[in-house]
Amino acid sequence: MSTVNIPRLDLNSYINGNAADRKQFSDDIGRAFNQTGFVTITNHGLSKQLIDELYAQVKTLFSLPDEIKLKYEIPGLAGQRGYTGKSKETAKGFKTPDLKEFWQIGQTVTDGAVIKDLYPDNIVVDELPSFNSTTLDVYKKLEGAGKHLLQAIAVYLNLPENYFDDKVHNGNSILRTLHYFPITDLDSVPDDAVRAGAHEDINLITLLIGASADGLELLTREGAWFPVKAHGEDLVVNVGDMLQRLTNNKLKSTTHRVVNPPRDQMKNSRYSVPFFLHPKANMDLTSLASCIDEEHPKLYTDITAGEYLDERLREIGLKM
Ligand SMILES: O=C(O)CCC(=O)C(=O)O
Ligand SMILES: [Fe+2]
Repeated sequence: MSTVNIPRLDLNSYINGNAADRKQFSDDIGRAFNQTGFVTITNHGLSKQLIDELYAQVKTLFSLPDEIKLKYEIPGLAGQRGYTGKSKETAKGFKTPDLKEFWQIGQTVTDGAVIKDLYPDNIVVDELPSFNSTTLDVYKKLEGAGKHLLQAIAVYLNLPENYFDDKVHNGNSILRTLHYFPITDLDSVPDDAVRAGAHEDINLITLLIGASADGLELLTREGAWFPVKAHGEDLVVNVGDMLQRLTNNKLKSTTHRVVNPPRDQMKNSRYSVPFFLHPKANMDLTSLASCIDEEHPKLYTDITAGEYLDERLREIGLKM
């Protein structure tokens, strides 16, 4: 198995460090995003207590009866808010849907900005009031951590440090709480069904809580699958297609998947919580001129984040 460098970086050294610490962090995250597209992050601002509380809520939510969960599957929202039932999402290029159900929470605009009217309201779980407040807290903290990570990435790209700030402020980010449900009758699912088929994330960057459970793997440049493991409460952070597009592939949106456990463990649930950091829909994803030269010709057509998201949601079967 080839070795893959997934550095463990301390976000506090960027936020509160001296100039040398900050430069080091920015170089490290940039290099890793250029090479493997993945890092793990410590001191990200979410306490162990908050993460434990989140997982307790997520487990309770998914243990509600299907009839109750299905009440929160709202047609017309492309799964972007509330519940998406078992086997609804299919990775691009696959025919068999993933073995998962999920619940998505979107932006809560609190500063009175008019963009509030463009976002559907979040769906409130009546049966589980603390789910709503805990996920809002987690959403805002991950949004904050993501903003700092993008500042470090902007510096690596020789952009002004605050390049992404206004683009992600009140952005269309999604917190996805995921349940890879237990399967007791293995004959009841197609042979080629997996927890999450190989895919790339759509957004700018993804911050994932809970990759401490086995299953997540990334595809190396050499074409081998490599397991991604986080220490304790660390976040796994990876590049999505929007950042890859903006940087004309300088930063790599690495293919990843969640494999099934051995057959005798398919009866056990797996939970995870990715935060897909999106900009506002009007962000221009035209590749940066500084990332285009003779050796790196322009690879992508010009598109906005909103247009690109719609195209991708249709490809994965969430939008008609
Ligand atoms: O569950 C995981 O560990 C990863 C999930 C994932 O890659 C996704 O939902 O995009
Ligand atoms: Fe993903």
